[in-house]
Amino acid sequence: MASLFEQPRRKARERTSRDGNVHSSPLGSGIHPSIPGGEGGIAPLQLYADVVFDRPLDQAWTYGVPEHLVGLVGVGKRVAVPLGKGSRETSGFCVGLRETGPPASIQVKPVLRVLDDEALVDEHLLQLTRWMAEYYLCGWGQVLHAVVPAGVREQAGTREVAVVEVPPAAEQPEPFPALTAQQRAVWELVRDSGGAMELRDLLRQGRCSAAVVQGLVKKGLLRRYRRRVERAEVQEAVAEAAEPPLLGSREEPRIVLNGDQQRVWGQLEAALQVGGFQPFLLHGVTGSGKTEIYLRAMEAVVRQGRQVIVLVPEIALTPQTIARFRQRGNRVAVLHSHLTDAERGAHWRRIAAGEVEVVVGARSAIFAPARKLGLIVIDEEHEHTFKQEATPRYHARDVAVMRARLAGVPVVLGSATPSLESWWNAARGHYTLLSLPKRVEARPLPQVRIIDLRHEPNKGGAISMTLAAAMERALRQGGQVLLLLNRRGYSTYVHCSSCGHVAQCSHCDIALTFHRCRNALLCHYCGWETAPYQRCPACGQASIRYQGLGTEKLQAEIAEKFPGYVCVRMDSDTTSRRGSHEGILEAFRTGKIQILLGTQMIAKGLDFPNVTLVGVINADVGLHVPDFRSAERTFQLLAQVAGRAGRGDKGGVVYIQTFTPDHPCIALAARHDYVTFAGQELAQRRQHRYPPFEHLARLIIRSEEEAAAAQFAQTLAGALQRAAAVVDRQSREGGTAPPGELPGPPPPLRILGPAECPIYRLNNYYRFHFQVQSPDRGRLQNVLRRVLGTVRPPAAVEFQIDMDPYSML
Ligand SMILES: Nc1ncnc2c1ncn2[C@@H]1O[C@H](COP(=O)(O)OP(=O)(O)OP(=O)(O)O)[C@@H](O)[C@H]1O
Ligand SMILES: [Zn+2]
Repeated sequence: MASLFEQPRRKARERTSRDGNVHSSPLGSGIHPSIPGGEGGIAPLQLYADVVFDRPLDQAWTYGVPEHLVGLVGVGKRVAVPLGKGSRETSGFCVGLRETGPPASIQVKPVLRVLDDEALVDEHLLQLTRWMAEYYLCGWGQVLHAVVPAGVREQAGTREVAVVEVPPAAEQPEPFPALTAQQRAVWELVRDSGGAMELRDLLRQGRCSAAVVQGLVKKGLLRRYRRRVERAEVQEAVAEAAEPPLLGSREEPRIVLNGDQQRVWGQLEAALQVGGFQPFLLHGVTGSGKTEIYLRAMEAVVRQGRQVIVLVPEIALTPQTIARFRQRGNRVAVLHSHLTDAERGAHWRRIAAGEVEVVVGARSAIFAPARKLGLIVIDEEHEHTFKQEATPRYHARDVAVMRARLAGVPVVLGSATPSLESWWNAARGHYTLLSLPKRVEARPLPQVRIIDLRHEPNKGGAISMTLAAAMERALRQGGQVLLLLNRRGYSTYVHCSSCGHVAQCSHCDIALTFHRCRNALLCHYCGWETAPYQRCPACGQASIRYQGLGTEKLQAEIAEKFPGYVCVRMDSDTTSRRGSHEGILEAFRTGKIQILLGTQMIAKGLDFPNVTLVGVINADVGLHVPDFRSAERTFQLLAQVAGRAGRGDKGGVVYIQTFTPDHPCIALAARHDYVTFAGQELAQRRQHRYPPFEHLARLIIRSEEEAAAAQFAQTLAGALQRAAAVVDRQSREGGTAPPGELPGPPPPLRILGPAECPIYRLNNYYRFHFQVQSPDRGRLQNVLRRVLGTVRPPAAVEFQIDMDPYSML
């Protein structure tokens, strides 16, 4: 990001966006040799505004503030300004105000209008979003645009009303003017209301016409202006949403912390009392009572009159946790994905006004405008849903740690299976490790048995005889069963037994999944859908076979094998409606469902004491995807789902079916041994130079024209090499090395690629990627910044940078 408090000094040239768009030069925008519609400009200027736009521009443009806008413009508000050669009116965020402008030879375009009455973002959020733009290599304006909800920008849920009030005595006319009886009555009505009164109400209550009020305004006895107010129905909806949900609404008895919890709480409490930035990693095995620690911390911060932000992987999947927050928090705002723009806007305003003490939400809640922030909590910090897969491609956990640092408050990352990044940060002392090594009330972790599918008779179904017998037993004893299969649909691929043809998406290099409920073949990546084939499209034979196991087929098998029990499937096909997750989980909690099967969504954070058996149908799904995190993800999923068993007095067991029982991530998950797994996996990562030991960026090039994508990938390869050489030279010569770079010879930058992405064609785009790695993040970013400044993809090609990528497909 160019310095904000400087003019963009670059020469006019076209700049390349991260999204493949071309933007006009600095000289074509804020600073302009001639002022539209005016001679000699708007001088003398005394105030200048720095403005950023929702574009991948790495700098702010300077505009002059005309006199009539001086009192209205403000940092954190949006302004409308002329941008580009055509001076097209464009809105942007004002990120700085200053009194010195550019040299007199350069004339400056004026701010046209100020769009907001109040700042949409405060100083903290400005700093945070600026950091994000630099870290994730995108435009500051893009980040601001993404983090301020549309409902806030558009002031959804509010309306502008006319209000009147009595001016202060000193400003009232002397002597008091003569009034008609009606005028006097109306005036007294306003005076006695003790403040501003909505004009509409005044007309009704005073039974008068607007002319009467206008007369009073003219005489200087009333002041009339416009003000924004919340629409009543939105207020009601937001207040209603604050009611505790049905699930878990029973009052909880006050819990007495056990020894481990007391030790952990003691450390945290001290940090909260002292205040200041302090990051904690709370590693507690499943069912160790981490949530209770969050609740104590939350209560302590609220008592200090400060606000808490709690991030959860997904609201719909954590109804129990949320219910517990609501029971203990006085004023809790839950930001879920089904809010309307107006509701989201209303929450934002309530949070900013300090009317909310606890904000709970998924990743975007990290931008909640809590001005009195006292603590950030991230539950299940290892979850991949915290990473946003569109610009700005941020990771909410990392943003949270930075926000806590900027705000000078503690941050708690909690998980039974921490990400290796966080674990490593704790190991090297960047985070303080807090451990809860045992389950509450001395409950044992469930025993895990591995079923080796290579040798296990299964009579043709997905459920082995061993697992079937265990389910039978558990159900007979009145327990409930949870079954994990991380693949939705009925058959996961469809092929021709004559010629071997596999049904593929027309738009992606992806095998289609057969969904029996919809009687359709579906692409899980782009959503393309087609009718099931009667004959092979390649050879014409009627020899279509449906193969591979999905949750739908598993459900059919269970219905057949366990006819007396209610079995419900929970995956994204059955939970698309608002409230459907909660409905299923509530039915399971109350025992109306005996067998719950589903994808990874059943593995998350659920606390059902009557689950005595957890079965993993195929632990190997996801283990062989080309991604350096596949072992970590598999371990996390298995350990988490295993942790759903035996949380009550009845105890519990776990059965894991696998073809690779000796794989460390499966064997160690079966032993609940996170620490050994993390140690071994970190050693692997170090050896292969993967995160967290090196910083990684993924560059993705995509185009519907295969040759264009391939060609630009080659161009980029050259540009990367050249940029790396320049940055090397600069850091050798010293002086120009940006802060954060170490003295001495620069560490090697590793550039892998270009290569075809594992899913080469996706949504009609042909895709290539690079992996660029360095132990020095500053250097990596400098090289990429330089590349962005020098190469421009042709019109048909898009180019994206993903810092700290989580998807490698
Ligand atoms: N000290 C305690 N004594 C008794 N019960 C407790 C105590 N602390 C917490 N609990 C209860 O234990 C259960 C599990 O706790 P909690 O859900 O916080 O576990 P967790 O560590 O978050 O687990 P997971 O990582 O599996 O989600 C809850 O029902 C909670 O009320
Ligand atoms: Zn597709």
